[in-house]
Amino acid sequence: MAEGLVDTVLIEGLAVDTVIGVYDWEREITQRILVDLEMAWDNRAPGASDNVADALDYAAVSERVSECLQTLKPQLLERAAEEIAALLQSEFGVRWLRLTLNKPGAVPAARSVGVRIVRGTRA
Ligand SMILES: Nc1nc2c(c(=O)[nH]1)N=C([C@H](O)[C@@H](O)CO)CN2
Repeated sequence: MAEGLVDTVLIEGLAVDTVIGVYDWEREITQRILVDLEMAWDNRAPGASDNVADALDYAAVSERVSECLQTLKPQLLERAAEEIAALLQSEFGVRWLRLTLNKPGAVPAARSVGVRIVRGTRA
């Protein structure tokens, strides 16, 4: 694989409190979702320029992902994951991403439960 195509920008453990869940009682409360993101980005340009305008701005992405989850109020983690993947591709130009959503409180006997999706191509 060519240089640049394997570079990534990471967000790990982004905590978002939102309405999420399939059961009636879940629609009355907020629960914490933890977002992990690995996004392909050619980091050579920002590495040379030292200018955030050339970078995939992880602060801007974090803010937009939080806003998306809090507006969407999805039932399923799968729905949330597809929405986040779509906005990263359309609004930020991310060509490939691996996204994990954890819902740590959902199954008391488990440390966490969640979903992981991979979308796009690196080439
Ligand atoms: N694959 C999934 N299974 C379940 C989800 C989900 O989002 N994806 N959600 C629930 C409930 O909302 C659960 O979190 C309540 O504890 C059940 N299964």
